[in-house]
Amino acid sequence: MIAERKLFESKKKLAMGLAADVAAYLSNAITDRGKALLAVSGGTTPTLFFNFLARAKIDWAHVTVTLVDERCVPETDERSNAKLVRENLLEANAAAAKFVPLFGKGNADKLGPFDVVILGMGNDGHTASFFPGGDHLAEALELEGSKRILTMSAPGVPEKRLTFTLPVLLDSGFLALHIEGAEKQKTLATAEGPGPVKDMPIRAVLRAREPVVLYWCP
Ligand SMILES: O=C(O)C(O)[C@@H](O)[C@H](O)[C@H](O)COP(=O)(O)O
Repeated sequence: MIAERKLFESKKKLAMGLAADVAAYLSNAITDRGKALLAVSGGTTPTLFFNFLARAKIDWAHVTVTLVDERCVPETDERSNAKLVRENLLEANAAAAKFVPLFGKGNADKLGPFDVVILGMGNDGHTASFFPGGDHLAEALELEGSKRILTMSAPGVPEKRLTFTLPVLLDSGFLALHIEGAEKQKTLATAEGPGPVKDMPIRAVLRAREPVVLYWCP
């Protein structure tokens, strides 16, 4: 459920606000447990947020970064979320962080619980790689499921994906949904209304009892 809605007047202010909040959660985790675990989404929205977060003054050497989901392409491919993270987040101060990719070697299935998970959303109502019509959608959304990472293929989605499953992503100290623009605002309003989860899988997150903080700007 959306517990709080943080609305910003510009993409830059949103990116700075989200980066400050995420840095604070990571820093608190390091103080409490000596380490922090962050899972970020890929796609086009997070780049500016990554650029600000990379400059946060926290003890990045004790932070592990991974991805909520990944496209099954090599890291040299423009569509690789790992490439996006390496080029935009694992730089400046955050160059000291450890990165665990989902695609290829990395033991990402051993990660969790998370301190921070940042979700995005597509205009078809997907989040992570929980796509409408996805071949492993039902299994990925099982709250009591035991699988941590699944592959996902879906109609209209160019390549196979890898995604953490819903219970793994919900097991986070701080869960944020980062969306921008009027169209996504409309999509979210529809998703918050009645209707089947399989049509707009983000409903599974919105209907779970774990609190989600929305970060939105026009
Ligand atoms: O790899 C990905 O594509 C994602 O992690 C995905 O779930 C993303 O968050 C949404 O598709 C929104 O993508 P945009 O930010 O590009 O709109």
